[in-house]
Amino acid sequence: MDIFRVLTRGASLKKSKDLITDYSLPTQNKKTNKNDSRKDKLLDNQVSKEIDFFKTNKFKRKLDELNEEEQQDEDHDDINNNNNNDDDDGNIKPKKITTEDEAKKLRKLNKSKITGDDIPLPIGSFHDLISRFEMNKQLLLNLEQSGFDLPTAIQSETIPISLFNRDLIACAPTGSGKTLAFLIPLLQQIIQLKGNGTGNRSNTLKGLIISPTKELSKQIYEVALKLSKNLNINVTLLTKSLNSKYKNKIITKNKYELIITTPLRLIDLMNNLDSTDVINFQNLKFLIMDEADKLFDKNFILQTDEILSKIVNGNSNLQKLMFSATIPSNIEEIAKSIMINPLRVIIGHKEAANESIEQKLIYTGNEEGKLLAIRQLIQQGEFKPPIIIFLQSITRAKALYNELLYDNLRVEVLHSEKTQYQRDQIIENFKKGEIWCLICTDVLSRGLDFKKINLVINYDVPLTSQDYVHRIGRTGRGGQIGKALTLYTNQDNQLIKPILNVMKQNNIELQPWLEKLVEEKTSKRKKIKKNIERKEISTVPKIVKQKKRQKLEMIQASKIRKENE
Ligand SMILES: Nc1ncnc2c1ncn2[C@@H]1O[C@H](COP(=O)(O)OP(=O)(O)OP(=O)(O)O)[C@@H](O)[C@H]1O
Repeated sequence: MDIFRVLTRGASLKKSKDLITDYSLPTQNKKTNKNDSRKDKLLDNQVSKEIDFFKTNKFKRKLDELNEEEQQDEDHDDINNNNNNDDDDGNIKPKKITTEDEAKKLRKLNKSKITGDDIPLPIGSFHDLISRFEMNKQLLLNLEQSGFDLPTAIQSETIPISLFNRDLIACAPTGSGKTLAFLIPLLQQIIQLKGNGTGNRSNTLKGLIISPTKELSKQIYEVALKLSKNLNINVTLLTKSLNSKYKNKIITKNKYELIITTPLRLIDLMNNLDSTDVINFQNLKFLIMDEADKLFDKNFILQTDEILSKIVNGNSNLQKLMFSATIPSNIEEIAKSIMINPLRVIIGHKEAANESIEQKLIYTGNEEGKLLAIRQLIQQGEFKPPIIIFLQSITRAKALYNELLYDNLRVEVLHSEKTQYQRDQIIENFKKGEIWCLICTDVLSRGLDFKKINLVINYDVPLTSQDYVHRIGRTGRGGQIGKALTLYTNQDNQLIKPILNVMKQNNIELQPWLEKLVEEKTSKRKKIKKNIERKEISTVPKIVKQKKRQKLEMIQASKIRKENE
């Protein structure tokens, strides 16, 4: 199979109406002729199951396979009580999953592993939710109007689990639809609570979503807003300005039923209450932790712990749900300790990257070689925007930005030293296509859903396999095909080992010497040095820098002289 053509074809960027950028640099988009499109169709059919992780648009194939396996036609009512499974266009309509046997087959195809007691049946379509859970029709309409017709693998499993009020640990690949997997049931549950009036006055806080970064929280908020259109649910994003507008009384004054926040913003609110105010979290029914493993890592654990101690303790009715593309076992243990009889959903391999991402390592020898590699990609027409480049520190991100600024690439740099306004502007411009190449630190590695990112480059090797999975997960989302390149030098021999393991999980063949590195016994390996000290990113020779510095010093000295005269 011409896998390379399949992958590169999917990665080429069609200009969309709202993209105002001409992406013709560095290579022109070829016009496709009829033959090409026929070839593309053929290639489409060749896309193997392995790179077809995002099952949404492939439901037809999935059902074909289901039918094949069954080797008999099972007539189930579809959403319209139509016994004929074909619609007018000849597409097969999704089935209802009504038996354990059907569930088993669906799970096999989706590579879903569910563990725990009393596992509910998955859903075969969103319409399944009407008969099984009296799903709100407006919510369903909002879903359809946003263009979501069929549930992805993670949504099939976790929506019923959430609606049965079960605690949940869910792990599914990047870009596979986890946001809707928690938002759909959450909104439905809030509607139900409001409807039956079980002591929940209309605006009391019912649902809380915590995510590690402001950007991700904002993104979840935007999806939640769209999905809750005409549902009469008050949703907000906790921000500094909102906290000050309501004088930290957003929760105590029952302003919103669903709040989306970062840990820091929530703690800020809780710590700045008036002495007379006490937040009562007893009405809070749903706690969702997105990028849960991040929220439990060393940078967030203290904040998370503080929040959980105030929210979870004594609230036995609180449903707790955790989502991420990576959940290491130690974090899972901590998560379980605050849950009651949780269910565990794993789609695919727990520590693998999304299978629709082509992963490559590029050995550059030394630091200077990395810049050369980037320039070579540009020359060879491989640097096709939109592109995200990750580096290990703010200083390095700025330095690379300064280097690429003059390559006519419409490049920008984003890191935590930028103001929130600048960060929002950069993201907006990147989404619009005004910025082609976004250079950043790990601040953007988690959760962000940029459409059709063509290429992710790890200019610096990420420190953990989880960082790697999330960074490269900015491409290959929502059923698209993506490409990820990781540049490495002699310094990185140990650091790439976790990456090699991820690649192995994804069944990517490694060169023999890399394979050897993976197999090397732990005792033989040097201790992995985190935060590698790297040579400065610059193509300016030392002598030129020295002269520049001297010139600058002379100008400053002359200024001082003039001031003193
Ligand atoms: N059922 C669906 N049908 C079609 N597209 C979907 C569906 N569910 C989600 N998507 C789209 O898939 C993309 C990725 O979804 P989302 O951002 O929720 O991924 P994720 O699993 O949370 O990724 P990450 O692990 O990186 O946070 C989004 O653009 C979203 O709109």
